[in-house]
Amino acid sequence: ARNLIMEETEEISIAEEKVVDISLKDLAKKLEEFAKARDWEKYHIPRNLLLAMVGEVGELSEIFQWKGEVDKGLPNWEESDKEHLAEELSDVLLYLIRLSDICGIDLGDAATKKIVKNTIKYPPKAG
Ligand SMILES: Nc1ccn([C@H]2C[C@H](O)[C@@H](COP(=O)(O)OP(=O)(O)OP(=O)(O)O)O2)c(=O)n1
Repeated sequence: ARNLIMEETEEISIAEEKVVDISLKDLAKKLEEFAKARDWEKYHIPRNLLLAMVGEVGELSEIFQWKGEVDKGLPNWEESDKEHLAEELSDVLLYLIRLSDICGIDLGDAATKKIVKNTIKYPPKAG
């Protein structure tokens, strides 16, 4: 447990710097370690993770609720509102990655294949 706490403390200081190009697999591994360190693996079952993710989609929606149309890049938003948005987007992503991992789906691979499938279904504009 001591080692895990030390590793997490290290992670907290790393998170203060910008993390570049982390892979979905790396994030899945971090989430697995996070659950293990808290003995939360028993709660991370597909249904719970799906409901948690949908809950976070709700929190994400609340940010945009009643705002009317929002310009690309959110030029008129406070920095704190952008930070809040980044957090809710991350919560959705993290639960999606964890759900995929628990279901034995390689999300990076599946999403890449889906893009190829989409390209065939919707060919690019000619000329
Ligand atoms: N059983 C849990 C609980 C939380 N988390 C992680 C995944 C999410 O990234 C984040 C969600 O934490 P909260 O449930 O505290 O939700 P919020 O961060 O949105 O807080 P709040 O609902 O107070 O805004 O923590 C997790 O992996 N497993």
